Amino acid sequence: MRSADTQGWCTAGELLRRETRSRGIQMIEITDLHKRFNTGTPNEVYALRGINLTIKEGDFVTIIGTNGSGKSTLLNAIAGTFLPDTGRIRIAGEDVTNRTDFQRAKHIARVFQNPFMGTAPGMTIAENLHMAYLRGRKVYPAIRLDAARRQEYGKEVEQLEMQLEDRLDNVIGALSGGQRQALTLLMAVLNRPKVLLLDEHTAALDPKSAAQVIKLTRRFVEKGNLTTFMVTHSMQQALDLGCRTIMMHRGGIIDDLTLDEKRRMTVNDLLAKFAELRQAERLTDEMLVALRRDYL
Ligand SMILES: Nc1ncnc2c1ncn2[C@@H]1O[C@H](COP(=O)(O)OP(=O)(O)OP(=O)(O)O)[C@@H](O)[C@H]1O
Repeated sequence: MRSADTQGWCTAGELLRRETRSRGIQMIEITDLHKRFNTGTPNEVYALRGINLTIKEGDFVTIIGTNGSGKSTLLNAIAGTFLPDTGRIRIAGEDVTNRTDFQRAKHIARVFQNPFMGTAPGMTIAENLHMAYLRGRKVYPAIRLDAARRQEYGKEVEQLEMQLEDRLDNVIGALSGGQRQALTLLMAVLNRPKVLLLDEHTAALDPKSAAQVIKLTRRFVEKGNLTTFMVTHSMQQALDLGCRTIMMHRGGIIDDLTLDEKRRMTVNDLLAKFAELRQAERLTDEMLVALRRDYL
């Protein structure tokens, strides 16, 4: 059995807190969610086919699946990028099904695969962090980016372990992809969102940067007790991170692994599950390419 202290973010203390927390609130409740694109045309795609999912506050859920199985669409549905055809979504007990993404933004933060999304390249590190800090705050007169706030941001940036704390006045556009993605993650968690959505957020990074961003992800999620969904193509990442793994195929959830099941599983076991699918449905290699056995 893998050590709980070194794998994922579920340390022994965290497990204890999770048990206590399991009596806590349901953070996300998705009921019979359906979504079709290009309905009634030859290009119709049935992207989500009756998703039912309940996530408790503080749960960290990894999502894997075949290509085009609906992983990003599920995240988009939670974020409110589009409205579902039918079904309901509740966040922190509030029915948000018919709310726009803008209206849900106060609850939800998101990090995408592309490190160039989510930050303003022409603005400095301090200005980007200040923008993230002010997001969703109704304050008048506006909070200024003064020396005290800059000091706060310096401390936050220090956590990234990328020597960026002395470069608060550098424009973000001058940073590497890894540095930028680490800052995007920091900006996403700065106001402690109710829900954090990570959509293959390390897939475009070099292995060293990806490892650092994963380390930060663990740290921020644990520290903030953030309810988190992370889509990944890496089966090792899916097993190592979080307390639950959902497997998707053709718009549905085909498996939902608990922490205990994840601990007992290896990447080969997961591969075997997908190999069964391949046999049962004659999937092509292209459909399975969404799954990688490598670490990051
Ligand atoms: N806005 C859209 N318009 C039309 N079709 C869409 C749209 N968004 C997603 N789809 C389709 O819905 C299906 C699910 O897409 P989605 O991006 O959610 O899959 P995924 O599991 O994230 O895939 P991948 O692992 O390849 O990134 C795909 O067939 C995709 O082409």
